[in-house]
Amino acid sequence: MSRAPAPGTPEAPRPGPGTSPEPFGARLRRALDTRGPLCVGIDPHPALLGAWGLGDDLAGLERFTRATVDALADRVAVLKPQAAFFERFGSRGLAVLEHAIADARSAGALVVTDAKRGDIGSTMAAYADTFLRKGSPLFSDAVTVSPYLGFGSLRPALDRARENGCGVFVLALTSNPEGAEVQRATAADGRSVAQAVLDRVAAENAAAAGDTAVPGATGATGATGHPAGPLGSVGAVVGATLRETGVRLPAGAPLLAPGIGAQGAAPADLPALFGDAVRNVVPSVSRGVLRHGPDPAGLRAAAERLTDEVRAVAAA
Ligand SMILES: O=C(O)c1cc(=O)[nH]c(=O)n1[C@@H]1O[C@H](COP(=O)(O)O)[C@@H](O)[C@H]1O
Repeated sequence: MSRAPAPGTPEAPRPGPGTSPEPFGARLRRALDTRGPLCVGIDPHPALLGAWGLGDDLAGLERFTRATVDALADRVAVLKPQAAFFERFGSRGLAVLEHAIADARSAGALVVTDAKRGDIGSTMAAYADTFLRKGSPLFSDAVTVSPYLGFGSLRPALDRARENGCGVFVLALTSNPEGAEVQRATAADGRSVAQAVLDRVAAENAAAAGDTAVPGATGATGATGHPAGPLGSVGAVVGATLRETGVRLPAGAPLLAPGIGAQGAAPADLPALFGDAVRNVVPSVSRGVLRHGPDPAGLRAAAERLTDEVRAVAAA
């Protein structure tokens, strides 16, 4: 089911032989600018399959995923398939995920595979190979990773991503209430654990930029209406459900913000939570869009409505 890039696709300049691939952060900024600031999660929950009139089986998974990709991949900036819902069906579920990633990418969406992987470094290298190695069946534009085995254990994924023009979204402050007991804990140096993670994210982007300045440090000027600045390729996950971040956000890092819709957050919450960094936020919604299916027009209208809402609040 692979297709030619659709009109309006944020085309990347093709790297010539011997040149580095365009970094994920640059590709993400272009996608957000051209398609609008929204990530739609592909989460084929059993309840959603039922609501769509599909069985909680491989055929249902396949039809749900194909319909979502067909409806949205030529228009939303980012699609984020949640790996667990595919893994439930074993190897055949993974094959559905493989096709979804390839089809969504060829229709011009950036794909962040939500795998939340994290392990000792040597195993992390295998995860990096799975999601961030060109030619791998699950090759994605970016992947979500967990730093809670130590940020340094993510090194193979960070290096592989940089080498291939991919991104990594590191869990920092998750949208679920249980996250606080770990993420708000105080590290040995007095910072919160989440702050320590966010500072490492900033350092990664600064190192990739080749100097000590953080990319986009002066760019995210939501309050004054100037264009948003460049984005780094190492992002952080900061839940949109939080009342306040209570941290220094890494300037110029993309901030994946799940929790819009079913978890209770709304686009209107974003400016207060993120301040000027709102221009670097990639708000993410899964059930809040998917519940409008299976009608493709319903899915598109829901995504468009949310995109417009985010644009409006980010420009205010
Ligand atoms: O990394 C994520 O995407 C993620 C991080 C987080 O802090 N909270 C969170 O909900 N997510 C994911 O985002 C999606 C949220 O789905 P909805 O609540 O249906 O919009 C799920 O796939 C979650 O696994």
